[in-house]
Amino acid sequence: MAKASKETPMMQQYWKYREEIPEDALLLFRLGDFYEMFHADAEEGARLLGITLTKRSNYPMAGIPYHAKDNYLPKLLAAGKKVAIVDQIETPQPGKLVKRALTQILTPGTLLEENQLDAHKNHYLLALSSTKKGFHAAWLDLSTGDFQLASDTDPRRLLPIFNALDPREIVLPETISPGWAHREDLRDWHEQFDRFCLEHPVTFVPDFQFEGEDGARVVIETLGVHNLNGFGLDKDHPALGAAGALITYATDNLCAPPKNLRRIREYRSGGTLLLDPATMRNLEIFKSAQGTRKGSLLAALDRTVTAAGARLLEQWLAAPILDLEELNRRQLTVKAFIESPGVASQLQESLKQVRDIARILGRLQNRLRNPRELGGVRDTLDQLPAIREFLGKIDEPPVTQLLGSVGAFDELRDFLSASLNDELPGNLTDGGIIRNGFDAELDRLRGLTTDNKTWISDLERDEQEKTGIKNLKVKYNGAFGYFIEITKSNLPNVPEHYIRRQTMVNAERFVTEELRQKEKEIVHAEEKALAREEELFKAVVARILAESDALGSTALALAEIDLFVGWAQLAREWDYCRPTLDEGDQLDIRQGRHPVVEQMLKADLRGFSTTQSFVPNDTRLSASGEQIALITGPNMAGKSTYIRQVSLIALMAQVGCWVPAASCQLGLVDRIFSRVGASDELARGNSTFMVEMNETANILNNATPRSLIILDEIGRGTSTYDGLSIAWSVIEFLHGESEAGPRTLFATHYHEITQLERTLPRLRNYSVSVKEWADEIRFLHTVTEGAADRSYGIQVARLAGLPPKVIDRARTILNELENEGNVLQQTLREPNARPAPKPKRKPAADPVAGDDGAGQLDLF
Ligand SMILES: Nc1ncnc2c1ncn2[C@@H]1O[C@H](COP(=O)(O)OP(=O)(O)OP(=O)(O)O)[C@@H](O)[C@H]1O
Repeated sequence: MAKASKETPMMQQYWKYREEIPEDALLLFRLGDFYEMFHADAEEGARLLGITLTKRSNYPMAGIPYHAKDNYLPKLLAAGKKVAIVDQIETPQPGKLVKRALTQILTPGTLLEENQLDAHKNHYLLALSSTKKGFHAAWLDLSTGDFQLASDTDPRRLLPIFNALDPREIVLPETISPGWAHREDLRDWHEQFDRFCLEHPVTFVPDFQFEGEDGARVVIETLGVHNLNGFGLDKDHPALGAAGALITYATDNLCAPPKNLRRIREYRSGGTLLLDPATMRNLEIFKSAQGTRKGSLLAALDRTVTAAGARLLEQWLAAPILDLEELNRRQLTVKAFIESPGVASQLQESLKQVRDIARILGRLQNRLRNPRELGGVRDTLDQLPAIREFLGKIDEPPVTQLLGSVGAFDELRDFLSASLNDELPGNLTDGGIIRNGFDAELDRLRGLTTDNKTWISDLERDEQEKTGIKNLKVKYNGAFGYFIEITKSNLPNVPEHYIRRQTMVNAERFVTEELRQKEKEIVHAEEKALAREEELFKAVVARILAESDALGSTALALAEIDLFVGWAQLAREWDYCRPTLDEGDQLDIRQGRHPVVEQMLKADLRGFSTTQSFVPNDTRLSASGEQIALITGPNMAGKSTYIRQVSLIALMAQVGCWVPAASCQLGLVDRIFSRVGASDELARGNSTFMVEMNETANILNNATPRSLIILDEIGRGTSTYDGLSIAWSVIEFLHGESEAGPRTLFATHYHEITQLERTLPRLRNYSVSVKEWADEIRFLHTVTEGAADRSYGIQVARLAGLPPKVIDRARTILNELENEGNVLQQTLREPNARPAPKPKRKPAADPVAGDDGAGQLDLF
């Protein structure tokens, strides 16, 4: 940005700040009642906000009224801009340059104000670095103070958690040059990591900010501790550099160190059920395939009534666990609330009145002080006696434990009720925060103001009597203060000591010495009252912050109660069961249902767009027994729904939720892998088949005997024989030669593969039934043992509305192909057979859909 040759002192001040802040941030510079932008910032800001671009001494300028800042800022932030705010920090005086200071730089990951945050979502800032030792990360939600770090020699184990965190901003060192960059086995990972960075705002900071030793020091200082042992961390933990970089970045942007960080936790990938990004998308955990919350697992499981409860659900779904004790605690708490529905609904009613304490504390600690937030704390504390009483009615250990975490705060509650007014202003300077009767000095100052105001209204009556002017009025306006207004016709009766101030069309305005004096007293008393109120406000804030740790744990306990009560409600409403979890290798689900499809079907039933409710199905798998379930069946039968339902049930079980089934026994799963559909990948420049193979490679390379794999129509993206051969060998590989392998559900239209049951002892065939009569089919959605014999592709194509001519012709071709016999089938009947070489003429099972039959579903 070019500076004008001769700058005014104010503009010199402006340039000082402009040079200080990052180049990619817009600078909003407070000038009287406006925040102004100058030069290139003005041009860009005016364009983004749709406001007028003006000129000042020949350079561009654009401004927004200071009180409307909250309306404009979200637009700039939504456009991906960082915004630096320079405020006036003293009352302006004529002829003197007002003092200003940089008060905050708003970046996507460091926002705190309520209107800048999504109440139901976590708001993480993530820092990453790498060394020869591996990959190191730290993440922080400044709004709640949640602070974690992680380090792993294998970066593949960390990427799933980064994806699940869905950070608002990533901080990277300027030179990110991992020693392992050349490793061929991490090629996939690099691609995924690049994509992850492309999808999130990234800020680069100097490398030295990631220095490990400095990092440890900064973290220790910020947390206000002597060392990190209390958090189970060594001072040379390799991720402390990233943690320090995060704090430095947050400090630079908040223009003060973050004050709400109390602890740091280590995230260990070994304790978490890992979901790779593809699986997270495929299973529609946080978003449906359409990109909406509706239709996702998150939406189906969310019965929370508080924002903190909703955020906790998101956190838990992002990191399902392997800790049986903790899972048991969660399940038993849900059980206790299921068994006491009356108490659960009373609790829910109270929770509806609870405010977002974690975020309120975050703002108060970081100097953002809105009087209404104190009311939020008070209203929450008001609910605690009832909440504690309700919890006390359930005599179950996990609920008693939760009760122990919900503080009583009797003193603080009484203090807030006594000190705060019922209705609170949004601004400190508006006054009216502290209740009358709380502070004698404030009452005295307020009394002065009121007495003086009464004096003024008495004055009107007295002056009317003295002067004999009946319509004499004492009025007030912002420009002149108090004055006496006399209409033109009464001017001859104006006493001599009246001092003329202003002439109007029909009246004149006067003051008197006495009135001036009173006005001064009023203004003075008001100012003093405000100052006193500010002092008291600070004391109230300090009183709240003195209990911030206990308030924080109470807030967390309330979020858990909200989540558990919601899950209990869900389980009762949809008849979920408590899964039995152990360290074994089984998965045994009776009458399992798909949690999302089941709810959707019910909603449709109410709207009469379908006549069918969800058909439950059993699943039995074990790593060392029935390891692979091969599912065949007609198009539209419900294969995809079935295999997804199994993985969703496993996932739900490992966040501690009850599951949609009559019974469920699950040996803990370390990773869920899925390979289904790939339409969203096309826009990213990869072919459908390439993506399919990438994802399959990832599964085969990383699955362990404790993993759960669902594979849907592997091989469908290429020609029949190539696809069939790949599907065939993938199954053989997953089965392997050893005693056990990952529990796998494999849905396919390649009926030839069902022959593998003869050669692979741990493979079972299943099919999804249909009823067929007079060339019509009805989908039963029931999974039964045994292979299906055909795909009914042509019937489904007819249902989809393909012209009768095409259907008839397809049927003829199919008959011809079937009569010709199938060389391949013959080959496969031989034990240990492999797919035959590609015949000259290609027999397609479902000619209507082209090679693979699966294309038919796309017609719907
Ligand atoms: N158990 C069930 N109960 C009721 N409806 C179901 C059930 N399973 C699936 N459906 C419904 O049937 C439709 C097809 O299901 P799905 O996509 O799982 O079939 P598919 O066998 O995978 O089909 P294709 O082979 O053509 O891909 C879906 O609209 C789903 O709502």
